[in-house]
Amino acid sequence: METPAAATAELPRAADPGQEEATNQPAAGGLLGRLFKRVPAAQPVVRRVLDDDMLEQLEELLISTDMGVDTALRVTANMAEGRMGRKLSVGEIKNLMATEIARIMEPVARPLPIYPKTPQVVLVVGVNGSGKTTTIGKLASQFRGAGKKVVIAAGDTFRAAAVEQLQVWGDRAGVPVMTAPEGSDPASLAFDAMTRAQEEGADLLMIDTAGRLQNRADLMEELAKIVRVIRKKDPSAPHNTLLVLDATTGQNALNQVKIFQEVADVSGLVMTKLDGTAKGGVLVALADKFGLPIHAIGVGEQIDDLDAFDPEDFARALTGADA
Ligand SMILES: Nc1nc2c(ncn2[C@@H]2O[C@H](COP(=O)(O)OP(=O)(O)OP(=O)(O)O)[C@@H](O)[C@H]2O)c(=O)[nH]1
Repeated sequence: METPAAATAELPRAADPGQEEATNQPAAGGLLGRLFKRVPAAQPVVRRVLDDDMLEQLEELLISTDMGVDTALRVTANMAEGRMGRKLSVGEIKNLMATEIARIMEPVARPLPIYPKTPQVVLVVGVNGSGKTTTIGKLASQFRGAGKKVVIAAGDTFRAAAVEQLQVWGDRAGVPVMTAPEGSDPASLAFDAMTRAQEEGADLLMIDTAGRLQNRADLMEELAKIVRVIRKKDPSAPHNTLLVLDATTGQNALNQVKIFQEVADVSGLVMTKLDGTAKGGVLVALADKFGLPIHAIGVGEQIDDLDAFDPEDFARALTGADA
């Protein structure tokens, strides 16, 4: 797995070079520079004492992946537990770090739950540009591939371009997209889509929504109205409220979770654009702070670029640890 891109940042030299054992390696980058660079196999293994100075540098490295201070501290504290003063090789440090990160991620790695009740209604929320449309298309394609009958409702009726985009993705996925004229009431479209999904015996109804955060009261009212009307058809709907987040927004993703938890009953997350960012650490912070399930990760712009979230793969990719 190539995502997220390993944190390859050059870091300052260790404060006390005397701590490093004699080596004929070039000194460039200091221990932490080497920590995230591949050491050629022929070179002797370098070990360094795990001390406060090293922990501080590891914290900085984790913070540079957008993990946030609290979570970075938790990871390094767990790494240090019972190991202070030990001499560790670069490989051991990376593996240790990956293990501690995976431990935080393990409980949240859960695919979108599928319920026996159909149509299962999946409300998809998130700010504009986070990747909602793309994610709906990718999910629809996966569900269709698994033999499920899917209907999509283009609930962002405020922007004609958003509706067109969703239609393109619906075509790609081979799934019908219900639309309404620009500016019309998204709740009424959701009601019609629910009626159609029920009549046609669809397994899943995915409802796209607008992502205007500038006016939180409007957004809240709009989402609440969609929920009210679909509940007239099925009191247990929506069965999932999926928040789509863009990994490249870094720590801002934490604020988005807070805001969307206020305006909707968020049940799980999809993190997009994890390809090509070394900032995937925000996912660890999200897991640590909110504990919401991470159902899938977006790793590209193509229809197949949606992966199940694998904590160990993710942790290894983030830290550059060996498989
Ligand atoms: N590299 C990469 N790009 C992605 C991914 N997911 C979405 N994108 C891109 O991000 C951009 C925005 O995605 P959309 O799906 O249109 O986002 P949206 O949230 O529906 O945005 P609006 O239509 O503005 O509401 C597009 O250019 C997508 O191709 C991903 O996982 N990786």
